[in-house]
Amino acid sequence: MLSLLNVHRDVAARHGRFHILKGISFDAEPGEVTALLGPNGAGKTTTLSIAQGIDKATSGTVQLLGVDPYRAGADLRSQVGVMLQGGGLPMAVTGQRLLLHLQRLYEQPADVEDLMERLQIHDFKDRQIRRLSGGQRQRLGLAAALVGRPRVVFLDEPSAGLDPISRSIVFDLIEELKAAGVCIILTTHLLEDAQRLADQVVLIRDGRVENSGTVEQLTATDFRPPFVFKLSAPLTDRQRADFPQHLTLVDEMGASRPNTWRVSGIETPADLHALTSWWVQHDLMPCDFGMSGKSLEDVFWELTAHDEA
Ligand SMILES: Nc1ncnc2c1ncn2[C@@H]1O[C@H](COP(=O)(O)OP(=O)(O)OP(=O)(O)O)[C@@H](O)[C@H]1O
Repeated sequence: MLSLLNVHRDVAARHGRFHILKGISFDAEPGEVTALLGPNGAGKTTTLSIAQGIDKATSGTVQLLGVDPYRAGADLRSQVGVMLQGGGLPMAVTGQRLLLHLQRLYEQPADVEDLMERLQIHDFKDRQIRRLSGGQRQRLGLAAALVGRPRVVFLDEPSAGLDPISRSIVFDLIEELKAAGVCIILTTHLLEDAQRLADQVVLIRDGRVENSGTVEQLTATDFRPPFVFKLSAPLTDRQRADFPQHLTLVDEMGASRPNTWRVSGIETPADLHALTSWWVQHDLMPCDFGMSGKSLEDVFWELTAHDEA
């Protein structure tokens, strides 16, 4: 439904050209959520703008529903729903008026009453948009993107500023769109959201696709989950000196999680035994311990760590 191939985007800068995108390629399929994930300034919004046809690629190929979105006419637009970062909604009208107005622009629009019900817009439908909270605008923005029953939906930071209840309402609707075969492309900073919603994650860093795949693929790479334990008091120098030599104790949690330690090097039951024997030797009873799988957050931080290197 959407295909980007080797997309570059340059802009004029004080000293020559600034390369925002340096060869972005990915495909997004119907009935799937594709999440563009990456640090600030990575190029996610620019990629989304080019995919929608708001912005033009300097080089490379973009195909949206079989056509170049930058040159396409009204026929393509009516099949695409867009929710921009910050809303882009007209401030002086009420939510209901906006949705009913948009409804008239489409041949086979969605039922506005139903959309308002689903996104819990009823309570504030008669209020001017300027008076709505950030989360209410966000939900209205999503409703506006869906009035035309689009086949492809672009959502720039859809969960930004939403409280947990609104977030879950929005997520349920995204799941429903997915089940109905809609192709959804979204950007997010929230790894948790990508982990929950995305069928495909495209990790963008410095204008390039650093990695892409399903959440499972990205988090599966020969990785051993870290062993973490928490004590009720700090370790003494003596206790640290006695720590099994072939394991490594890392105080990585810092001030936010005091007395919480990560152990690397645990690969066999014997390694685990060495750790628990050290606990016994020093009469240390952890108040919490465990191993957990690699999260998308781990992948993300591995990526951004490169940036700082
Ligand atoms: N028209 C422009 N002229 C100059 N620089 C630009 C222009 N548009 C974007 N940039 C720069 O390109 C980079 C990528 O911007 P973009 O908004 O696509 O990033 P992003 O990944 O969406 O970031 P964020 O997560 O902060 O929204 C940024 O450094 C931005 O300042």
